[in-house]
Amino acid sequence: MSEINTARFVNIGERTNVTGSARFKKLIMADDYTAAVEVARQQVENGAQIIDVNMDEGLLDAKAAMETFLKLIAAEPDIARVPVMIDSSKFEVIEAGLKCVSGKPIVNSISMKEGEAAFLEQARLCMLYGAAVVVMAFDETGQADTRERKVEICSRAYELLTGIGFPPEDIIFDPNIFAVATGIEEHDRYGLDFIEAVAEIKARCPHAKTSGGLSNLSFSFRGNETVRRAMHSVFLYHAIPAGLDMAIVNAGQLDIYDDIDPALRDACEDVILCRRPDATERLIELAESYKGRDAKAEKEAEEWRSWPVERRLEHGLVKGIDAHVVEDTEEARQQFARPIEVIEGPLMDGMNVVGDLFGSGKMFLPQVVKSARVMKKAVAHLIPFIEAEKEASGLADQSKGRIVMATVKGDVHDIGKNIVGVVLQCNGYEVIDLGVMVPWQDILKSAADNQADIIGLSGLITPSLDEMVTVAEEMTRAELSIPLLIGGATTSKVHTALRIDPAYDGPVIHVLDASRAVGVASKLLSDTQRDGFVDETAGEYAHVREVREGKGQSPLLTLEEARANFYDAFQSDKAAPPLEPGVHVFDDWDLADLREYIDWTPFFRAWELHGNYPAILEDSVVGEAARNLKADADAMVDKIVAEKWLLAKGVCGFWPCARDGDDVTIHLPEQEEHVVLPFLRQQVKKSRDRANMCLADFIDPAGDWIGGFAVGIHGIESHSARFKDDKDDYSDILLKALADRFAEAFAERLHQHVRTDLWGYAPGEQLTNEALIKEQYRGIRPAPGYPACPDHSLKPILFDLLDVPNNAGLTLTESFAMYPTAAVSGFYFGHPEAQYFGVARIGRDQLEDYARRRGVDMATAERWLRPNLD
Ligand SMILES: C[S@@+](CC[C@H](N)C(=O)[O-])C[C@H]1O[C@@H](n2cnc3c(N)ncnc32)[C@H](O)[C@@H]1O
Repeated sequence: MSEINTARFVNIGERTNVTGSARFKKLIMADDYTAAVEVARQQVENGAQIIDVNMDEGLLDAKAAMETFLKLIAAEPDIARVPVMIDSSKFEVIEAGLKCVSGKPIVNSISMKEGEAAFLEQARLCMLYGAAVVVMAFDETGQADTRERKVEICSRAYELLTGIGFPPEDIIFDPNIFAVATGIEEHDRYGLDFIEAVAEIKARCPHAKTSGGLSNLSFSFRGNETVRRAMHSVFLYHAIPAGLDMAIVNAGQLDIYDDIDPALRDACEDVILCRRPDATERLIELAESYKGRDAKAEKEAEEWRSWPVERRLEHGLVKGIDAHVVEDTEEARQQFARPIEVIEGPLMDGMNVVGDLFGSGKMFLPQVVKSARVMKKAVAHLIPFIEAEKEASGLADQSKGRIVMATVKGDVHDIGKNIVGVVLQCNGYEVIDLGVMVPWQDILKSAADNQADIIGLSGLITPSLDEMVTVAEEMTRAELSIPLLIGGATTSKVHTALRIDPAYDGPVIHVLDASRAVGVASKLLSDTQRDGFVDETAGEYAHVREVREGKGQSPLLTLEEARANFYDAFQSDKAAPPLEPGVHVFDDWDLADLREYIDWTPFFRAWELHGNYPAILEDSVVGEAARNLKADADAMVDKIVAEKWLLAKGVCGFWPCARDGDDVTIHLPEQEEHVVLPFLRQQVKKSRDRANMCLADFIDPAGDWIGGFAVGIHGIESHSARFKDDKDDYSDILLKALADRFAEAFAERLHQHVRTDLWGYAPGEQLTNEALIKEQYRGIRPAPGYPACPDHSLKPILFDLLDVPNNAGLTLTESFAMYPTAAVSGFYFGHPEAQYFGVARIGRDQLEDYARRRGVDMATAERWLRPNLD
């Protein structure tokens, strides 16, 4: 969006709503909750910051469906990281939903439709659950359609709610977005009335928020996506500055305001702002010419090389072009009195433009990282001149603050941390990156030695969460008070609030992604904003803890009851014994073959570009950034393959086994001893006839087969060092992200080879890469540390069975992270009914049983299973 800061605007995903999505409705009606959960996941992946869940369908037991679905998504960490909006017109459904949500719930909606008493009763109940509420502008006489009615109803509701102590910041008003350009004159002011009402409601009701369902607006133009997108974007362009905080939208369905064809933009503006009586007719007429047309992209001319040097530097920075940066920097140096002035002047100006564009959602991470590369090269060129002037200290003084960052002990993942580091650097912070597997002692020492202003911790695997608590405790013991930032895939606001924040006396802030890092750092280091921000965050975390404490968790069965409700797989269907049992080693799998199996969607996600591949390339907002990134990736993959930068080594094996309770017992032909794979069982009470699953259920007690695999990508180090030497973080991060892609592609390719040849239970399988990515094959390959087998400590057993260190060159850290980092391992189950699920919360009885089965003390078992105990 142009010129407005959309950074605080929240988009609410709309696809998990049976009234709005035919597909979701079909899945829920068919009881296909696995696929329905995927819809939620996709929304979050596509950038939804809240998901709206609605089960209001006449033929459905909405209450049961709501409960089932919410519990399932609560067990999926990548979905549960965003709040849920429980959407129903029946309050009993909302109440049932409130009991199942783990984070802060949002109720959608309550209103004064049935009068004040009923309204307040519902509000009190929401308050009890710590829920925020959407209040519809609806009273005893009906829905508000004019500005006056919207304002009047919302103001009255505000008075009533605050009168009973409802926190005003938890009130979200929805003053009704109605369809415009319908041809009915009374509808002409609907858009403008909404926008004006929002501004007035915000002025009259301090701290309250506003929201709306956007898709209604363009209802008259169903089937004409270009016009609908333009209308939505234009509407938000005016409504956000008026005070609209959030909207239920399809985030992929928005255009950048500046990029909309001006004629169409004006026509939409005429309609939405009700600027002329014939606005509707004109838009309808113009709309005809957009039917079936795509948004076009235009190329920039190379004429910029003739611009003055300051503008050239800025252009190079903003566009991330490093080809001319050294010559331009040198030219600028000769023009300025002192080399430092080039940094303080044109280079910082250029980076400020980059920062502004990123902050307002017009630029995306890959572009920012490329800009940072240009900046680093320019600075590197100037440093010798600055040092010659003995002004090196002058440069350090430029920093806005010093941040020590590290991936914690036991963890080796660093793509996210590196991206955050680059973004902070290019916004003027000095980053001291201690790398991966850093013990707390080193982190504290570096913070002290460097007088750091902030410490930032990163981690990807669940054991790192405990390690972060340790760092926090040690910071308290060392009597530090500087802020502690927490980030990385498995971290969450809830975990930070419940476990890390209480362990440290100074401020602790969970940073959701790299795009938030600069905002957080700048507030923490600002004299005027720091205290307010720290108090606000501490209050939020205290609230999360209170809600957690006050809320009954979903009931658990005893382990015995759960076992009695096991998944009874039809064992006659089990896979035949493998054609080639035993262990198979692959020393050097062809990279050209693997590239065909790459799943690109997670690659874009690593760069915080949300959307599915290949559609993301055509996305109106991130499409250009995605296309450029993909072109860079393809060029690097070409080199990786042609020049053999990487080595793909893997191993797999199949062993006879049997289910024994929740264990799978492997019989190694050449050994007396059995190897036991201990699995965990779901204990959360299930609705209807659903089983309490355990991976062992897919194995026949009377005798069966199980497999395992580990694959890894070797050889990035020398290239990574080369990029680092060249101040090229962009290529370094690109290479690491591609190595991860090759590892996943190898896992996919090997699994296919297993199904069709080595185990051979699906010899005729013919699937496209898209179908493979959607896992439309028989059998599964659950990975230790993932929801069906969440205990990472199964990896040493798997690694022994396959002799992974010798056969695939992978090792494990003390937290069971695999090294090299680009690696995947897991088990193979061949049963046609085998499926993924989440173990979720388990009871003390299973913990004790598991400790006994593993032969470890309770403290160790607790440490391993911590994420499933809270
Ligand atoms: C993380 S994705 C990786 C594949 C994806 N196409 C890619 O390239 O990144 C899917 C894999 O995660 C693992 N996985 C997903 N859900 C799981 C669950 N509930 N339990 C165990 N493993 C799971 C399986 O190994 C599965 O093949």
